[in-house]
Amino acid sequence: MSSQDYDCIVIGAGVQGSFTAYNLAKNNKKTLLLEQFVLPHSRGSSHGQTRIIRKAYDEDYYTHMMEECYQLWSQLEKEANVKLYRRTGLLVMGPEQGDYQVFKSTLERNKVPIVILPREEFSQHIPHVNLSQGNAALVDTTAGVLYADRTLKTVQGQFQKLGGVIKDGQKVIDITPGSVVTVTTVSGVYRAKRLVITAGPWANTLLSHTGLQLPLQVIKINVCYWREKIPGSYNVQHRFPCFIQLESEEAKHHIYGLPSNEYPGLMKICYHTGAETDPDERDRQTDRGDIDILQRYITRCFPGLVPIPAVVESCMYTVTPDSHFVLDLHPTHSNIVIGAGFSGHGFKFGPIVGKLLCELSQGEVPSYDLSPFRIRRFQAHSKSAL
Ligand SMILES: Cc1cc2nc3c(=O)[nH]c(=O)nc-3n(C[C@H](O)[C@H](O)[C@H](O)COP(=O)(O)OP(=O)(O)OC[C@H]3O[C@@H](n4cnc5c(N)ncnc54)[C@H](O)[C@@H]3O)c2cc1C
Ligand SMILES: O=C(O)[C@@H]1CCCC=N1
Repeated sequence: MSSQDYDCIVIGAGVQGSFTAYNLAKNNKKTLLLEQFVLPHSRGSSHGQTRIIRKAYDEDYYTHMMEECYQLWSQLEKEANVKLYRRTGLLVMGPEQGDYQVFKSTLERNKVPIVILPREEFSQHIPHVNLSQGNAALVDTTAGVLYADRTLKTVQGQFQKLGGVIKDGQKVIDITPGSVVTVTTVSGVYRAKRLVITAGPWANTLLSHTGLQLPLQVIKINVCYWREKIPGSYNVQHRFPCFIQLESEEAKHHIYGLPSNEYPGLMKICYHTGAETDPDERDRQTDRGDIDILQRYITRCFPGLVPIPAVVESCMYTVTPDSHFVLDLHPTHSNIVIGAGFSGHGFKFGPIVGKLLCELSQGEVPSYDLSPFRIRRFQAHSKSAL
């Protein structure tokens, strides 16, 4: 095996590619992780200080996966001696008769510890928040904040300690499928028995070299931070939780937020959708329709915040038609594995996605039923040029 030959190449060093490479190296596979930008970078979907981790979902299979995933997060924290998770709880609010009931039932069915907040007790538990008319509320007590940038640094570092190779600043410009896959970057040619593509918003650009296109939509998210009128009101140290406001008449998509933490006095609150973008032209997309919706919501429900964003950063979602992930083998090249379409909720699953993509690439039976994540569910949408 020459120095350019690997057991496996992973394209894309976001959260999913980094955890996949780490799992492969743990399994003694000679692994190369390729990244187009110089690391760390803020051009994809995994950058920024924080993400929400939660078991509160409307589908049992996500809640099940999170059971093990919490353990994997904790193992990584111990292994690397670093803090990646802070428990804050997650306040779930939503119209009483809508999705809220589905979240509640999933949590109850799976015996996740929750606290139901009757309307008359709400403000005593959650000061500075107005519960919308007709909404109910509960807290998923297992939920919290993940330190995102720190996670990437940690998992990439652990991968390298295991002998894994990262080559950043190496955009992949061609893939030649075959029993040995050839991957060409702007500055090198590498070969491997197996390939994993975890290219986030660029998934379809990479997949076009393999004759496959998935129904993925890339969306720019305005990551908004809002100033506390009284410093500390929504602070993580004062035990303010993360929250999700489920979709309602007023806002057709979820609104979610994290307590003030990374930028003192500023709380992160975002809308769970945005405008379509070309990932290479993200900053040309200037739509702010989501910010108007957030301003109205914050004025009504978070009276302790100034309803004008103090900081707006950018991030991208890569969304599938059903918002479920793609975790599958390539339909025509079984030594190519695809992890894509994390639809704005994939970070918390990084450790389990890494494990599953590693299993798929090694031809092992995956630890979970992957039918919700298979490419064939898009039969009507996916185009194969083969
Ligand atoms: C604002 C925002 C808030 C979010 N909040 C949450 C949350 O609270 N909880 C949660 O669980 N999830 C959340 N998510 C979703 C989560 O962050 C994403 O699902 C996850 O980061 C996707 O990771 P990825 O590895 O698939 O993509 P990316 O992080 O984009 O990684 C893909 C990588 O591939 C590289 N690449 C692409 N093309 C090439 C090429 N040709 N050659 C080499 N490298 C290439 C890219 O440069 C990039 O680094 C949020 C996302 C956003 C944007
Ligand atoms: O995945 C998450 O927890 C966040 C909040 C809800 C919407 C998407 N991302």
